Amino acid sequence: MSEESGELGAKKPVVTFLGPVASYTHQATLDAFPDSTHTLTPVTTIDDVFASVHAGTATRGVVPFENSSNGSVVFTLDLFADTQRKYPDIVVCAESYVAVQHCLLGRPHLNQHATTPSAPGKAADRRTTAARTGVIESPLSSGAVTPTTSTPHPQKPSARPLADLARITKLYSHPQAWGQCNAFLNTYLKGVERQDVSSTSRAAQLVADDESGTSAAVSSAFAAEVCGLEVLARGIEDRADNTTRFFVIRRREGEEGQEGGAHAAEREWKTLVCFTVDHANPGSLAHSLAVFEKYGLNLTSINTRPSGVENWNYIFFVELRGKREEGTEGPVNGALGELDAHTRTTLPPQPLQLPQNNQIRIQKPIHTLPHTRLLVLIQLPALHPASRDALLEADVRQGMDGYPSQKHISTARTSIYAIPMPTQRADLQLCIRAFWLSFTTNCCSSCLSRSDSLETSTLASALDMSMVGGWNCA
Ligand SMILES: O=C(O)C(=O)C[C@]1(C(=O)O)C=C[C@@H](O)C=C1
Repeated sequence: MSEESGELGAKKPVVTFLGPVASYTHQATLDAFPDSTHTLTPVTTIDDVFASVHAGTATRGVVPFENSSNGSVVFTLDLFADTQRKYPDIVVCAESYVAVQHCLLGRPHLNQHATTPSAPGKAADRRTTAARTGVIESPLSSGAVTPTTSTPHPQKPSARPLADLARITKLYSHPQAWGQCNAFLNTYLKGVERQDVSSTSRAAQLVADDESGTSAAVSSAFAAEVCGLEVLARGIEDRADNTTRFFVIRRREGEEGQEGGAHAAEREWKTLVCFTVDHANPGSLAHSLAVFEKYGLNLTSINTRPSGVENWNYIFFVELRGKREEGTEGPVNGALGELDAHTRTTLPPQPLQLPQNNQIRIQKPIHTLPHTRLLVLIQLPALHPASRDALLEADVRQGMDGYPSQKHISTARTSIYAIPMPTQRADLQLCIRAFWLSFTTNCCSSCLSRSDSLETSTLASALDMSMVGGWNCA
């Protein structure tokens, strides 16, 4: 179910977000989806957001993608890279920006009421000093930072504590937040233990639950209100213009929404593409990027993540201004078509034997689904005798839920079909293209244009997999 009944019984589409309530992702979600018309549902992790959209329990999901000062949210990138083929059908359909002003939150009336457990080291020293003098000593109060050889010009925090922080011995936050508040944390809470948690609002919850009163959270003023915490410092981010960008995700084949509003067509669009290249081939990344220039497409960001397959091999994420048109027209389609000749999909290369007798044997299953082995689609080099065919070998047992209906499934160990996938580059030897479903029926190139067949749509989305999403940007 991706819809829930509202007060008047009307179905409201479900939107999931990284929770709990009062996370920055919640704020982004409220900006994009009014809660009067949507059921906004917090989930625990970014992975859970992807899973709910993939499973269809939510029609949309909202995830953090990038912070202006601390960079990419690697959890989200890894889910888009999807080397495990968990979420092949998830695409981006919109983006949203939230100005992130972090606060340090603690239990209320920290000085008067909190119990004081024995704490070792600097925090205990600071407590003793503060208790004796009633003020927090320099540099804790002045914000002065001692220059060192490695950091001759240390950044000065722009915010000062509003309360005594001497008793704080533990900090909770989302890992993204630490790097946005370096100056404040390194000045006023240097050496205090930091614990990563799933979100800043989860951090606030943990502090609210900590009866000792010795922990604090880097979180939002909104979370302070929701959890009944005191703001011990406000605006502790390094940069006043600190902003996080969020993506709205949906299923590739899902219902298209009103993202971008009524005038979306006239507005600018962005597209996110992910791919990997042949790392042994000099210039392969440069060739790939040159394709975008050739089609006049302006790149707005590039990210990499480890391929997860081989050390020092990477998956590249390229964002560009432009919209993928229906069909094959337009510069984005043109560039993606050519990009195919220079790239591999983001799926892990696996050991292959060279094709013999026009067949390819795969040494081991690349991706395993329940009751399924060997789900493989392969692109062959242009000059190879079998170059016009990609062979799919399947070993599928009957009765898989959610996969091709029984008439498409064979208990036979092998079933093969071929589709032409000419490559323009002979030097790209074997290029694994896609593997996540398998069929027993024979299929030819014309199937690709028959939108009514299961094979066709599945193949089409497999071929489309280097496209992570396209959305309207404000
Ligand atoms: O922890 C939260 O509140 C989030 O929504 C996650 C997140 C992120 O991953 O970037 C969002 C905004 C801030 O940059 C810090 C954390």
